[in-house]
Amino acid sequence: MQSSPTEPFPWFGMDIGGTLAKLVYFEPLDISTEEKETEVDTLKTIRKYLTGNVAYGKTGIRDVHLEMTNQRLMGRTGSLHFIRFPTSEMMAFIELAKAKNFPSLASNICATGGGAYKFEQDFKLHVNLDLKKFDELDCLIKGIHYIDRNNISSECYYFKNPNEPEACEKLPFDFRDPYPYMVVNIGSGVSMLAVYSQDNYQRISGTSLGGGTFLGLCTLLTGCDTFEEAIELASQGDSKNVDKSVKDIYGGDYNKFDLPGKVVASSFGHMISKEKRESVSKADIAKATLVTITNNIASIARMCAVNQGIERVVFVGNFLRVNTISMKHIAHAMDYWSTGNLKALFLEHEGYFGAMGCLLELLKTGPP
Ligand SMILES: Nc1ncnc2c1ncn2[C@@H]1O[C@H](COP(=O)(O)OP(=O)(O)O)[C@@H](O)[C@H]1O
Ligand SMILES: CC(C)(COP(=O)(O)O)[C@@H](O)C(=O)NCCC(=O)O
Repeated sequence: MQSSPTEPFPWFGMDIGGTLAKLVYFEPLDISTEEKETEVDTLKTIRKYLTGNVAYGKTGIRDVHLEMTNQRLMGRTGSLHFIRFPTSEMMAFIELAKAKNFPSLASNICATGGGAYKFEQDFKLHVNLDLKKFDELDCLIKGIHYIDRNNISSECYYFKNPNEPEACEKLPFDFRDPYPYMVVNIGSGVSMLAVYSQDNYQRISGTSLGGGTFLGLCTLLTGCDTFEEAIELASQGDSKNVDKSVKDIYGGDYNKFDLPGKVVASSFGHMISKEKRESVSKADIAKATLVTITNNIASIARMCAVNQGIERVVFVGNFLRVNTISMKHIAHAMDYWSTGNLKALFLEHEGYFGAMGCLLELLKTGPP
């Protein structure tokens, strides 16, 4: 027998970020006959719409590969679905909520991220919904702990030999006893947190050179249109044609300070030459932009970890979506520059932890 939910369905957590809005939806799968008979049409329609589709309008996507089945929340069993769409489509989402008659089911909706503040008035004005706002970094930490403990396949992983294409392996990492650890959330911008226990963390640093910077610069410099296109282009490029290496300056290694010739001495440094500018390809520029942003984040993360005396650094955020290039660069940079003392870790649900934590706030429940 299931216990009756204290929170009426539907259960959503929403994270409205600077670039992408993320939605975690709990689909109950233990609906009793009695519940079925009394379930209102609107609730059924919303459930069918969300779980029966993998794409919504032109830009909404359900990341089916991330779905978590057999989840037990507040005494109910069901599946967690992970959906995203560009934040620039927020008004269309509000109109959709209106069209699906969402306000007849609930007078409020839980939201986190900057957009929870920015769009509060729009939700009220257009669809008469109050936003219950939760802090994005509180939600991020809660979401990480929940998903890591409840994903039956391994959530946390690392790269062994990240710099050796033939020998590189993605391997699971046992994150059951994680503290202390650092989180580097690479979204539009970057936030860095030191996490000491389930309820104790600090935001220790951040940088405005993040995922938004990569996409912004890459579209400007190469004319590509989407994140997927930018990553694809980067995968075909060679950043050595754009960046100036130690070897380009020294003719070899800079031995006194252990700087090998192949290390980047100056990102985009070759672009001061007209001749080099004329011979470089768009793919080279895309790759150099990706590597520049990635190495800068890894470098700041490493300094923060050393300052905090923390060895494990978890990198999350949608910048890492379909972006193994950056993950391997980060893994190598963290390992190399710390002479093996720091470990870069990654999580399968990349950009969804804030939305997951927000759903937990709605249910006023935490990780087990
Ligand atoms: N489909 C996509 N559209 C736009 N940006 C994407 C997409 N997939 C990955 N990204 C990358 O993810 C970043 C946004 O990450 P996210 O964690 O969602 O941050 P935010 O909460 O600021 O929106 C973008 O700046 C971009 O680098
Ligand atoms: C302001 C933000 C927390 C917003 O989060 P986001 O939507 O980028 O995920 C983030 O962009 C950030 O931490 N920017 C860096 C600010 C700084 O410390 O320089």
